[in-house]
Amino acid sequence: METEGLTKFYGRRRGLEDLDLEIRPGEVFGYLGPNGAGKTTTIRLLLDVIRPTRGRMSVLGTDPRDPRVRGRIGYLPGELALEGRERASEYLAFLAGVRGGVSRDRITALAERLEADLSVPMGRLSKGNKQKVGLIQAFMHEPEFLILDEPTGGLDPLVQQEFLAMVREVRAAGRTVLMSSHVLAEVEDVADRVGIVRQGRLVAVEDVAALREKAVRRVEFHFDAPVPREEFEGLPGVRDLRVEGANLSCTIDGRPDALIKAAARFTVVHLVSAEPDLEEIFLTYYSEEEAHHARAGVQEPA
Ligand SMILES: Nc1ncnc2c1ncn2[C@@H]1O[C@H](COP(=O)(O)OP(=O)(O)OP(=O)(O)O)[C@@H](O)[C@H]1O
Repeated sequence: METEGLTKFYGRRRGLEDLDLEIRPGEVFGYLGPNGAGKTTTIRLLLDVIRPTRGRMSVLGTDPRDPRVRGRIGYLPGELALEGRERASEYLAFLAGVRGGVSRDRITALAERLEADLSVPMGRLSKGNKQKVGLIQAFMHEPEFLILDEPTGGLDPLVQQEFLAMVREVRAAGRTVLMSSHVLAEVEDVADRVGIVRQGRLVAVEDVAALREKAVRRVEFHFDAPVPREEFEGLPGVRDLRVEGANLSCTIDGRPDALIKAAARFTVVHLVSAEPDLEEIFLTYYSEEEAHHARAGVQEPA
């Protein structure tokens, strides 16, 4: 999927402006932003539900207006309108018939994985069960490109884990996923890259692995006997070193490799390492970028 200068104005209101984004085949891309940032606008443009004010895009190598492309996409809308007395199982069987090539077993298997109750009339489904029905219909025809608008809202933690496993399987099969969310924490375990959109503009795109490497984390080692401080001084990435008897604490900037190798010369009894808060790093990075642009803006001739 690729967009160039993709822009959507609703009258004078900006929905999305000048989006240049490429999502590579086989990657999981996390699309992040607060309410009203332009995530859903982007998704609707990609699905040809709305048309751009200007700009270009290609989805699965073709124009999204090509009616054949829709069948190759799986879509979970942010707000699901599942109403009426029809049972969820009947609705899914109907969609399976329309799309073709989806077996009843496939639907049953997905429902079991997500612990979805399909026997309930749609209008009486709980929020979580609606979300599950939405996920089943998005995944069931094994689409080449999955577009999931806020997929994890309303799912309990165990079901969320199962959903993430499904996303990983999609990637392992070489298919592509775009998933939106308000927060990085919801997508960081599964996304290869994340992009953040604010007020209709894409402000940063980052590799999650690179973000993790940039992360500063606090670690503590407890040894079985006092250790010499000199052995740990000046190690790459190690800062704020404190050695008190058999206890050592420090922060690590980037890879912990050198510290681990130094510590391995002694007997480690206990190790504590706090997960870095990627959200914090990402936002820090983003606000620096923004500050940079603001400064650049000041220098620009009128
Ligand atoms: N149909 C519409 N008519 C007018 N303005 C709209 C319409 N749809 C979206 N907007 C505006 O476009 C902007 C982007 O909205 P969009 O729904 O894409 O954001 P979002 O990132 O998906 O937010 P959320 O997380 O709340 O779903 C907002 O300012 C919104 O008010």
